[in-house]
Amino acid sequence: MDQGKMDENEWGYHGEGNKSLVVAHAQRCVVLRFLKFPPNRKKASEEVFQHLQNIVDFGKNVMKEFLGENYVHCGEVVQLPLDFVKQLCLKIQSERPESRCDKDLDTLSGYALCLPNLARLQTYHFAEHRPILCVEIKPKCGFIPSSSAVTHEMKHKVCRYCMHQHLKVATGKWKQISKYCPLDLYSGNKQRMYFALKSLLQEAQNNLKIFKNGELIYGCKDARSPAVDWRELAHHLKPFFYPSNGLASGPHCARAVIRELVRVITRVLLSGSDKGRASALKLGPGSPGPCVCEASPFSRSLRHQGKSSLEHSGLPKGCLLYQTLQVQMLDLLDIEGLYPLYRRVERYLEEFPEQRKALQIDGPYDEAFYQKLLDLSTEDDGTVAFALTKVQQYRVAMTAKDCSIMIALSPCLQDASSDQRPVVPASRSRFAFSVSVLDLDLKPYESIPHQYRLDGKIVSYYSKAVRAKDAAPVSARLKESEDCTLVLHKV
Ligand SMILES: O=P(O)(O)O[C@@H]1[C@@H](OP(=O)(O)O)[C@H](OP(=O)(O)O)[C@H](O)[C@H](OP(=O)(O)O)[C@H]1OP(=O)(O)O
Ligand SMILES: Nc1ncnc2c1ncn2[C@@H]1O[C@H](COP(=O)(O)OP(=O)(O)OP(=O)(O)O)[C@@H](O)[C@H]1O
Repeated sequence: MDQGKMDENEWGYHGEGNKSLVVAHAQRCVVLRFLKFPPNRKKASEEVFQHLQNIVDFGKNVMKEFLGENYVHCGEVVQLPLDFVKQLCLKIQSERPESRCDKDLDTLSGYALCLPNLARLQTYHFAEHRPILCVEIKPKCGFIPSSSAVTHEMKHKVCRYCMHQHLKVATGKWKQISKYCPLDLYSGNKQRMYFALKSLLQEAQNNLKIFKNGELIYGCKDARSPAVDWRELAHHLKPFFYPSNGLASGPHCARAVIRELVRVITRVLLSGSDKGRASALKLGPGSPGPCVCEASPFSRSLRHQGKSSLEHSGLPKGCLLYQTLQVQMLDLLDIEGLYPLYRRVERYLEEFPEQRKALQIDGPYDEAFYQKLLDLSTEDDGTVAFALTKVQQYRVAMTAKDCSIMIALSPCLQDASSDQRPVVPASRSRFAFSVSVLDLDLKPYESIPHQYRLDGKIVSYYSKAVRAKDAAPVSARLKESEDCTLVLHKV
C-alpha cells in the first residue's frame, strides 16, 4: 500500500465494534482498522501508535502461539496522511449505526492497522473474481466455571451468555432473548451445533454477520433493526448452495438453503489441523464444569422429553473452537476468585507505581509475557507474582471470550485441482474455505473492576428473573415449554 497516495474514494465503510472501526478497500483484499475514542478523550499520537503496536505484538507473540499460525492475522501498523483520514471519516459517517456513534474515529494520530480483509478469502493483494460468502460468529464464553471461588450457585448451572441475555433485554440492548447458547456451539455434538447456529440465524444480535462478496447481507445493528428475513437471506444464498438446479422459491426453499448453510458451517467449525499450543494447556486441577447450560432451550427441551443425558461428542483438538475454548479456560478462578488477586496487584502498584512497567501491565507483550502465561498453578503462595500471573491469564481468557471467528467460503470451480485450500462439500456444491479469528486485542487491566461489578449484576438480575418466572401462573410456564419443543424440529 502506497501510504503517500491514499484516496478516500477507494475505501468504504465495513463495520465497527465498541473500540474500532473498519474500512475496506474496494478492489484489494485489505482493510484499515482505526481506533475509536469517546469525544473529548483524544489520545496523543505516540500513545495510539503504542496501543496499535501492542495489538500486533500480542497477536504475534501470544495468540498465534495459542491458537495456531493460520488462524491469526496480526497485520501491521501504518501511518496515513491526516487529510485522507479526515476525508474518510466524513465519507463514512452517514453509514455508521447510531448506537455506535458515542465514540469517534481517531482522526488525529494518523495511525491505523492494515489487515487482510477476512470477509474474502485470504488472497490479500487482489480480490478474487469468484463469489465469496463469509460468516462471522462471535461465540462468547463456551464453558461454565467450576472454580470454588464462585459464590452464586446459579453460575455453576447457567452460562454467562444465557444469564446476560436477560439483563440485555431489560436494558433495551436487544429486543428478545436469544435461544443461542455458546455451550451448544462448543459441544462438538452436531445436533447441538445445528441448534446453536439456527438460533443465531433467528436472533443474530451482535453474534452473527453474513457477508456476500464483502458486503454485509445479514446481521443486526441494534434493537431497532427490523426483524430478520430468512427468505431474503435464502435468496442471497441459493446460488451458492444450489448453483445449477431450479429449486422452487418459497418457505421450503428457504429452509433447504438455510439447512445447507448450517451444515457447511458446522463441518468447517469441526475441521482444522492447525496445532496451536492451546491444546497443550493442561487445564485443571479442578473438575471440568458441566457441559450443558440449564438455560439452553435445547437441553431444557430434552429434559422435558425425559432425556436427561446429552450426548457429548467433544470438539476435535485441531479446530479453532477447541483452541479458543482452551484459551478462554485460562480464566481458572472466575472473576470472583480473580478480583482479590487484582486488588493485591493494585495495592502493590499503589506502593510502588514505578513497578508497573516491570510487571508488563501495559506491555510489551513479548515472548517473556507469553511464557509466564503457561504457569497454570492455582496454589496461592500469597505473592504479587502469583496474583499478577492470574490477572494476566484472566485478561487473555477474556480476550478469547470476546473474539470473532470468520469463515470464508468460495464455490470450487470444476478444475479446482490446483487450489491448495481445504474444501467442504455441500449437497449440490463444494466450497474452498478459510477460517480466521479477529478482534484479539488484549483486554485492559483497568477493566477488571468493571468485570467484577457486571458479573454480580448479571447474576442477580438473572436470579430475580427466574424467581419471577417461577412465581408466574402455571399456564405461562406451560406455554414456554411448548415453545422449546417447537424449536427442536430437525434442522
Ligand atoms: O462483557 P460482555 O460479555 O458484554 O462483552 C462486551 C461486548 O458485549 P456483548 O456482550 O458481546 O454484546 C461488547 O460488544 P458490543 O459493543 O456490545 O458489540 C464489546 O465487545 C466489549 O469489549 P470492549 O469493551 O469493546 O473491549 C465486551 O466487553 P468485555 O467483557 O469483553 O471486556
Ligand atoms: N480483518 C478484517 N477483515 C474483515 N472484516 C473485519 C476485519 N477486522 C474487523 N472486521 C469487521 O469489523 C467489525 C468490527 O471489528 P472488531 O470486532 O475488531 O471491533 P471492536 O470494536 O474491536 O470490537 P468490540 O466491540 O468487540 O470491542 C467486525 O465485527 C468485522 O465484521
